Amino acid sequence: MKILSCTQQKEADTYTIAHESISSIDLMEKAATLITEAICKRWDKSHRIVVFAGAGNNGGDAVAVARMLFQKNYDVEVYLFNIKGSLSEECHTNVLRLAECGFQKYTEVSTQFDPPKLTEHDIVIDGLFGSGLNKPLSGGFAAVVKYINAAPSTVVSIDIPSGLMGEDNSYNIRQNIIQADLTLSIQLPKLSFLFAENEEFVGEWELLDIGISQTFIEEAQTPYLITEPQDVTTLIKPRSRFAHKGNFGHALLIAGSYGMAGASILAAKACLRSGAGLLTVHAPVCNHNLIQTCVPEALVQDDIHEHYFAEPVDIDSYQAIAIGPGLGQEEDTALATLEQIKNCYIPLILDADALNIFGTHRNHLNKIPKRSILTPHVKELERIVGRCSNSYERLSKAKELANYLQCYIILKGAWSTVITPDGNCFFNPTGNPGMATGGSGDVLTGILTALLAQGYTQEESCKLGTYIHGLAGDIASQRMGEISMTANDIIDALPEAWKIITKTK
Ligand SMILES: NC(=O)C1=CN([C@@H]2O[C@H](COP(=O)(O)OP(=O)(O)OC[C@H]3O[C@@H](n4cnc5c(N)ncnc54)[C@H](OP(=O)(O)O)[C@@H]3O)[C@@H](O)[C@H]2O)[C@@H](O)CC1
Ligand SMILES: Nc1ncnc2c1ncn2[C@@H]1O[C@H](COP(=O)(O)OP(=O)(O)O)[C@@H](O)[C@H]1O
Ligand SMILES: [K+]
Repeated sequence: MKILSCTQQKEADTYTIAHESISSIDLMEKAATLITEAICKRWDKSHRIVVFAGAGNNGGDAVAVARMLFQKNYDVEVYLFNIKGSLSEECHTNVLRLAECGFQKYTEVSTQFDPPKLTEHDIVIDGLFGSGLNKPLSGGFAAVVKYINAAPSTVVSIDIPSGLMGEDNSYNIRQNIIQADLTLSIQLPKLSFLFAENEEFVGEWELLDIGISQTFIEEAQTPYLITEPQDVTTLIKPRSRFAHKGNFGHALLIAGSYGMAGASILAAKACLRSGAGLLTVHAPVCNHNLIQTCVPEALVQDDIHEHYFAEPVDIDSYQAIAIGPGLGQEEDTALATLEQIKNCYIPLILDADALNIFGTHRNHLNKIPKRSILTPHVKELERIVGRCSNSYERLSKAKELANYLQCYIILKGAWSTVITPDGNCFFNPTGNPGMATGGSGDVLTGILTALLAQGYTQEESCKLGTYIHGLAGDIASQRMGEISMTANDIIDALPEAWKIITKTK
């Protein structure tokens, strides 16, 4: 699913009106009908509905919703802020339509706003500003936002919380943005919905399909997409009846150190549960018996060092390599890792400590082979690119890094983002907060290694790997609950996740 900018969303409205034989006012009527349905589904007539509308088309939506709820016998009040003394054409038409149906509780605010007392039981509809917002809210509008945010009512925003920008909020004023409980977004999500720091504004969000032109959406250029099930199910390679383990690649995992054998074991198990033909784990001597016992299917190759990775290994026999989980931060390990990746001609994944190295050895970044996959969480990324003050800036810096290195970056978190060297960003929809537990990332590394070893391309591995990882996480959370689930539970759910994804192909 594409994510379009607010400018593109407005172009999409215009295109739809021009090409799909629907007028602007009827498109608004469609939007208002769906918004009204979504509200009625959640709240009955015992709730007073207090509508705050702006002078643009977001306000037009809100006034139309007020009419529809009034006609369904809801107790509705409308405050329309018409500071400049001019309304958009569609907003004006809806104000007339509201009056025509005998609606009385309508206040048009031009200068002085006498705010109603809002209670816990009230539902506030925020239709002040939508995709037409062009600067942070200030003055009287900021005061209205603060008053709504301070009220105990439930807030429903139309299209986007008023005051929030669709993409970059770096220069926004956070106190002047509506904190919605529910955002009913028209047609497509906004990029800013996927950023952690905006959760307090967006709340829960739902998309309403108002029939925006599919031709426009298909042709629109955007670097931002949300991965959908069919994007990954179509990638699955069938297994020949005559397949043998040589067809599915030999993966090499360089992982673990004294006290962190678990990371290598989790990654190894996930790798084997994701279809690799063979797996060798290269680990310090102290972890040998543990890995052999916990993952009997894996071959174990000892490092020269008792406690950590210290000497690069020959890679001729492998189809994919992952380095990093639980590697530790010994200087010898850093040097061995840099040596290992230099001239590595096999698909490579760098995770965890193999990424942390570049925080302190920044001048070695250019040793990372092109097309490698880097899987940093937020902190690991910031150790390389520097501190970022918000998610948009972080995403931009990750895009720059992917481009500079010509690598794939999976920026992990909720909505993990696969960033390609040419700047496309695929947001992964699966997963849940139960995965915020030590070792979850090691599981992802194992899955990705298996996919590369089986011959999936880097982009395919990243998209499929993050999706299946999150899906397994979702199954684990159903089985164990978000609080109790552990990384091992994600591995235990992998067979079910793979079955689901191969069945729906
Ligand atoms: N048929 C359609 O088109 C459909 C449209 N739809 C709906 O329309 C919404 C977009 O409507 P919109 O384009 O009219 O913009 P909207 O957000 O209402 O406000 C624009 C006004 O705000 C003003 N303004 C901006 N920033 C400001 C600030 N900081 N402080 C103060 N003022 C500020 C700006 O003034 P200006 O700066 O241009 O003078 C302008 O007057 C969209 O989100 C969706 O809900 C759906 O119903 C589907 C069908
Ligand atoms: N709230 C969340 N929603 C979805 N996925 C999450 C969430 N929190 C964590 N995850 C996933 O769990 C994994 C955590 O990885 P990481 O932070 O590297 O953990 P570790 O280093 O302990 O293995 C990532 O793949 C991340 O996307
Ligand atoms: K709004």
